[in-house]
Amino acid sequence: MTSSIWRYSHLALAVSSFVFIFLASVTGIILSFEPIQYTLEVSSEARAMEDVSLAQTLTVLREKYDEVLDIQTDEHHYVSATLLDKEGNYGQYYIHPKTGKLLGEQIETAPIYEWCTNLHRSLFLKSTGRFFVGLSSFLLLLITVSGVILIIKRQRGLRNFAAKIIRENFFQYFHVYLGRLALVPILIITITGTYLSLLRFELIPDWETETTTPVSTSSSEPSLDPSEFPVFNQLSIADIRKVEFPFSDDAEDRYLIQLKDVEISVNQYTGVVESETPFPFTQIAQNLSTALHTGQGSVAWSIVLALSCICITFFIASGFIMTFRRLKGKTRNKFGKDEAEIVLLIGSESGTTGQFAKCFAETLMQANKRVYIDELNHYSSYASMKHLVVFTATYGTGEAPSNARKFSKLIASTDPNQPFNYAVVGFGSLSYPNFCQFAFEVEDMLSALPMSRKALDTHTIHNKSWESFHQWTVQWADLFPLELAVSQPELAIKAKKKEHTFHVLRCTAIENRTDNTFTLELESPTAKYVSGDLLSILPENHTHERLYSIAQTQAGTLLLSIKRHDYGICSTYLSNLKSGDRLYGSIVRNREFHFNSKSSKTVMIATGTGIAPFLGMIENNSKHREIDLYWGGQTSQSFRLYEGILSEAFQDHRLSELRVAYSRENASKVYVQDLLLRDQVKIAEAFQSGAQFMICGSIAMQKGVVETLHQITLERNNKPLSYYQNKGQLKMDCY
Ligand SMILES: Cc1cc2nc3c(=O)[nH]c(=O)nc-3n(C[C@H](O)[C@H](O)[C@H](O)COP(=O)(O)O)c2cc1C
Repeated sequence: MTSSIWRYSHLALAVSSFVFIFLASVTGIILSFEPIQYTLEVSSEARAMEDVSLAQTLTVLREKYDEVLDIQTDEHHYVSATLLDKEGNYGQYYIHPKTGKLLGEQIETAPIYEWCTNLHRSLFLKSTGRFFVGLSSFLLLLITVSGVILIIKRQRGLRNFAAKIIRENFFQYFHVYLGRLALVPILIITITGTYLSLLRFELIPDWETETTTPVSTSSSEPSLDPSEFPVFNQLSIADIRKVEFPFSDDAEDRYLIQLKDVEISVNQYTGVVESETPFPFTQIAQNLSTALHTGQGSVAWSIVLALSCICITFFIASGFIMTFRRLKGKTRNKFGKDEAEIVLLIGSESGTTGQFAKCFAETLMQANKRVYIDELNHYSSYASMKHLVVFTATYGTGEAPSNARKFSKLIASTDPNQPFNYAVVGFGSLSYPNFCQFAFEVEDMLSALPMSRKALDTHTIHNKSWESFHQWTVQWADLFPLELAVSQPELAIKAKKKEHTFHVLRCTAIENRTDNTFTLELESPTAKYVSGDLLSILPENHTHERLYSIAQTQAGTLLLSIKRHDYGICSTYLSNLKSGDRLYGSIVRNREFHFNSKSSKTVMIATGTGIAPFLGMIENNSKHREIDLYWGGQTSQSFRLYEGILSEAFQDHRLSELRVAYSRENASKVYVQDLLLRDQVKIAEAFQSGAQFMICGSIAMQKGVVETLHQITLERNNKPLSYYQNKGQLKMDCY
């Protein structure tokens, strides 16, 4: 079955029961404090002790008090007794099981817990409410099961169930992360809740149990003192639930003792066990279910239950936010499919691609273009189409998202009846082995059509980068030419980050005219960062941020390596900074691209300014882990910018190997891929020994490097590159 069927089931179950589940979770959080509060209020001296026998407790109580009616060990393991003291006071008191000392009166349940219990069990609607609560418990069980299947699919198999989750966005990440963490407690809560409801409605048959009667007489001879009864000496006070004392002196009246799973009656004179009645299975299961469902008797379990209920409320909220985002990507069309000149088709699983496409469509409509927007699964013929743009995400192992699965069949069976230009924009993540694979497949399918003409190369977007999308819109609009000011979709507007002031320490002059690259060293008293994080800068009067990869130097300063683009507003501004100037920016955490200092070997691959984070990682390699750096630039002059830092690191053994490729130095071009191929034996061994590989630079370089690495691992280690990427050995930050 496909993921989407499971997703729809997961959603449909949640929609049908979320009100009840929400109420049950909130009251569950409150109720889980009851056992904790109880434990705090009752004297710890009343706790049932394993090493105190029933005979001991019984003896002290009989000595101290006039009359004892019963002894109980409650579900929280506290001992109490109903008794009449020498002053004539009668009541149920907590007692010290060894000394018989009175430790206070029985505690009444606080009204808030009673109120919550009623709401939790029956919504104050008696049997009808109980039915809905029971049903919701069962539905939550089904939601949990469908959720587990979705996690397995997302993690690409059961084997990877516990593997690291790739962080797409906050709600998705924590929905999966907490789902996995709280899975067992939630399964227990739902199974026990469902079972208790079934019992309540007598839908579970009772197994009759037989009473065994080893001694059938009710003799009073030979008479023993209760403290000498073998059974009372064998039983610990912690084993018993309740002891009812004989009602009268008649030998027919016995001690009735309830243990966890059996009730026994004991002759009050001889101490002989006269009958044993095991509790029915349903009763034992009920007791266990109640303890597990309510946390009675265990503060630790009560805390787990409270946290699980908090997780359930988070799942409800995050689930709805994700669904809302998915639906938000849908757009109403002003023109019919055969009237539109520009057709935009979307392949999206969780809706973000749709939102980018929707913003693009709206901008085109404002520019009076006849636009039609739809899902790839609805691909058909479009009578007036001149331009087709496909925006698609990739899922699973390089597969189509759910609303694009039918596209390959539809395109094979639909003949476009006029020539058209096409462009494909792939949305994906470099954290997955098959980066934007489906977008490339769509491009192949479109290029095979007789009347199609490629307008632009397939453009790939890592991690929903607005910056990258914006670049593509400019390129595409230039084809007309059109002035398009596409507004940023809400989801691409990141939560406002804390802005810091940076002081410019040094800005190198651009020496190499072809490269136009310089370094900028900054210092901030407030910003916290590590190499691999990003510095976000919002140029004045501009709405979209520019991101630069950070190197944290040994001195703790922030070093950037920047290429100045001819018409680049931000890069030109940065290149003109002088020491002493101020700059404002914020830090974007990039956890997926931090250096793992536990890894004994790291292979770093970069071209151009992509070297920046590696400069910091190498400088801070104080544990002298083995680091091999492969760097590609245009000429040896390009390398000069980094030479000082790297040769120092080499001498200090912070850098083990440095391999440089120049693409414009000699007649024959050399790229980093060529160096990797040349060192393929070492590279294959490094993968095999668990080394981490880090790639930083342009998407074009990343594509070439990944292909080469894949070729090496396949030929030398008989494993695809994805095998190592799934093991977390490959980290990429490319743009
Ligand atoms: C379970 C899962 C699997 C994914 N697999 C891939 C993949 O194989 N290749 C890729 O480039 N991106 C992959 N991605 C990333 C998505 O394609 C990317 O986040 C995209 O922006 C999501 O767009 P959407 O919200 O429109 O579905 C995957 C994401 C998830 C959650």
